[in-house]
Amino acid sequence: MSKKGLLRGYVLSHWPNYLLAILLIIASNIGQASLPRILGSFTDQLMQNTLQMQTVIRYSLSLLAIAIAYNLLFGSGQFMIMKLGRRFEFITRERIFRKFSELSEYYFSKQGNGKLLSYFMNDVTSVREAISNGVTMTTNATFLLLSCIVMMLLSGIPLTLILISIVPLLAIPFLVVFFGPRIRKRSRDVQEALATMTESAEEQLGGIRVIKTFAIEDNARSRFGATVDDIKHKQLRLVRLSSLFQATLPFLGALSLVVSLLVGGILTMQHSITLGSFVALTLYLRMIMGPLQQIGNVINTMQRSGASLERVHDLLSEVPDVREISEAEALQQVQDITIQNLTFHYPGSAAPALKHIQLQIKAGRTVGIVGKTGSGKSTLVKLLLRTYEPPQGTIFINGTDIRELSLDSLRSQIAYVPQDGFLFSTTIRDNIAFSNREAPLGDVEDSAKQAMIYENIVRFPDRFDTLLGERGLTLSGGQRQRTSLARGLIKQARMLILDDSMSAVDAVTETGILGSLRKLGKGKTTLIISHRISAVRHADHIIVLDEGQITEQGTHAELMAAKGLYAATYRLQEEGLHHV
Ligand SMILES: Nc1ncnc2c1ncn2[C@@H]1O[C@H](COP(=O)(O)OP(=O)(O)OP(=O)(O)O)[C@@H](O)[C@H]1O
Repeated sequence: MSKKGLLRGYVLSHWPNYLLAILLIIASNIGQASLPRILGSFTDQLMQNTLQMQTVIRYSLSLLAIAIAYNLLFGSGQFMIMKLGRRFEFITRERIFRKFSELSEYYFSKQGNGKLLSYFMNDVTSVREAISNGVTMTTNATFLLLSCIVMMLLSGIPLTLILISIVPLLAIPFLVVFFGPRIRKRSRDVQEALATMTESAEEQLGGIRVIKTFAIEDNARSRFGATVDDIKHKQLRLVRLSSLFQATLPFLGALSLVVSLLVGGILTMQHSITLGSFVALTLYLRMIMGPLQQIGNVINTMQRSGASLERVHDLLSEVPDVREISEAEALQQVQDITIQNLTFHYPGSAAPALKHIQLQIKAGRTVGIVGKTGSGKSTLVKLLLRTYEPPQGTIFINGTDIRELSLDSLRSQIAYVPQDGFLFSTTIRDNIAFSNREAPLGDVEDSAKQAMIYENIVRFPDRFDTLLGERGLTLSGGQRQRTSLARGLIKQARMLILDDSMSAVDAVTETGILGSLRKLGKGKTTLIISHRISAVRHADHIIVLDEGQITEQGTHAELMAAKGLYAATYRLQEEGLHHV
């Protein structure tokens, strides 16, 4: 789909409504354009002293009828077009959100939140304005101009006089060609600077606690100030150019009035045209100035929205880097997992995050993964969940390459509990029953008990209905982790992955949770990633990762006997515990 196709597709699918709206506006313009003609003929009758009370009333009523008709017709046409514009905005926002949900983590890691939000806020609005104002103003301007010219001819104004008066207006297309691309470039600069500012504001607000504890408010202010300054500078550059452009248009209109006064005045004095025709001509030229300014505005709006349309189009055409093959298989149940010679580089990264990983995870077994920070533990899980696409022929579930599985079936079979499980600003119950909003309270309570957060929750004022986040309660790090763990457990998936999900929980609680998981999780395949050996020591199999490679593996006893990194880390951590 081309950039313009996004708009064209929408307009074409609503063409009857657009057509009706355009016809209403055209009809209103024809009525409007007859006003100067009526006033011209009124002037002529006035000059000939043929006016009677009845005629004056008739003229007044005609003007009133035209005004009312204009109001109704133009108002309805504009309303229809504005409504269609709002619908476009609504549909496009939905499409953008759907696209966001299809895109992979890699896409989001490259884009700041501010930039992503500006698609919803600035870009969609700017395109909507362009189609709403664009259609209304273009129709209005074009047909008012045409109607005025036809009416001028019908009013007995000679064609040469009309053409001479209009000559100054012929410069407009040249001005448009000159100013158009320049305004567009400056407008794009402003959009980008705005996105950077939103991003910076969001980051500073998100990190406000860190900023305060490090007492670097001045630093933060000056960094934010620089982005605001940049916007001001770029906006002024844009405003300078677009003001010059917009001011030139009325100037040309005024010039055409000067010509008409000069030539039309002489022709009136020579009685070549009537005074009424001369009055009508000046009124028409004044009337034409409005549409001319509108043309300028339309062009400016179009220029402004061009960049936005391009951005929205580029986003909607973005191909997700993790996608299903056309005949993806649905995974029925996670059983044996085989990882075969898996080497993985993050996009754009020269060093591999994982090197030649060979691993068998038998159904129903618990596998522990330990390793220093940055050793590749989370990367392994991300590949298993296809957050990033693993190379072909490296990860198999039940003998099928996971790249041949449907994403939905793969992810719904696995309950993944990350270290920093995000909690939404809603109730604790909704946060836990995230994968199934209909889950009965009993199930929510059971999983909270398994995650050892139940006792905390029942002490909150509204128990499971307690609101979290901005409008509610703030949980401690450990409480957040256990709530997120309960969210994973309620899913009742065949496979559970705990990715350092108890790092903020004290050792005693951790032992309690692991004990209950061992009891209740019988038959479930479990992957426990941890820095703490205490979390994995009871696993059936433990692997030690170091710089993306498996350096040791076996049971706790075997690894202790091997006296390698695992045994050394264990002793260090045990010592630490004894010193607490
Ligand atoms: N999105 C990414 N893009 C590029 N490199 C990444 C990305 N995520 C992780 N890495 C790199 O891959 C390597 C492994 O990271 P990973 O997050 O898997 O380590 P980890 O063992 O889980 O660490 P931790 O215990 O601190 O969570 C690191 O060198 C990290 O810098």
